[in-house]
Amino acid sequence: MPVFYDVEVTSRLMLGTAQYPSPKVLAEAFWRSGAGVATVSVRREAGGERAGTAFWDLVRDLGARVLPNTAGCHSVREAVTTAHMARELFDTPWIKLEVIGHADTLQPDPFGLVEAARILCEDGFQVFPYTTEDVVLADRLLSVGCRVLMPWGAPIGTGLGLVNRYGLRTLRAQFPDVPLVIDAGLGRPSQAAEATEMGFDAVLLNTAVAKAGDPAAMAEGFAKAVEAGRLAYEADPMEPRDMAAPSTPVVGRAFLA
Ligand SMILES: CC(=O)[C@@H](O)[C@H](O)COP(=O)(O)O
Repeated sequence: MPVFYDVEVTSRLMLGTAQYPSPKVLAEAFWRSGAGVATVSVRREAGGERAGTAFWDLVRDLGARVLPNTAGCHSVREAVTTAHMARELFDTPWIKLEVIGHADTLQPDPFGLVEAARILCEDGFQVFPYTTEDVVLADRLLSVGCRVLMPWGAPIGTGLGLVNRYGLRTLRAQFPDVPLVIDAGLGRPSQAAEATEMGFDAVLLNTAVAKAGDPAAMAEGFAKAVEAGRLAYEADPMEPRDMAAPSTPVVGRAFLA
């Protein structure tokens, strides 16, 4: 299983905790999938109606490691402040760092992301930056102290899957020893299987499970898919070829031409 900042997680599936029809359904999705990490939006939850309620206890009881995130932050200052709140609330150095730079696509702000990551790494945080597939940006994030990267599959909430396969393959090839987690934009288990089959270590998703007709079943589907993809990756898949090649032997045929 993947190791993030010296911690081995129990599953290649990481789930968000927002948008479920009820807390019960959220808990079922975790139990049924065995998701190893639960990410929680500190800013939304701490400021919203669920603040100070049983929601925090529910998250702690999911049996998954908590990865607080800075979702909804659009500036370095906001993200750094939110990370500090998260560390206090959850007593963890882990932080999923989101610094959003574009309202329509929710694309990360690459400049703000590197700056916030630098500040937080210097302050002892273990940062999981939500980034694009850009290799230069990845290099900068690693140089300021990040030891895990979370490239997007597609914009958050779209369910489009792996939009830039070339870019993601390049990122994987350039950083073979860095744990890479596809974060956001997955809509179907087949897309998650494709990600782990390409060699990505894990996937993080929320909308596709929370908004499914049966979230717990969908979560289980994703859990099975990421394992299937990983098995295929480790099994060294065949290379595709243009020309047909018979897969059944020709000796012993009933009729010979
Ligand atoms: C939960 C979380 O951290 C989101 O910001 C994340 O990126 C999930 O994206 P999807 O909802 O597209 O799966």
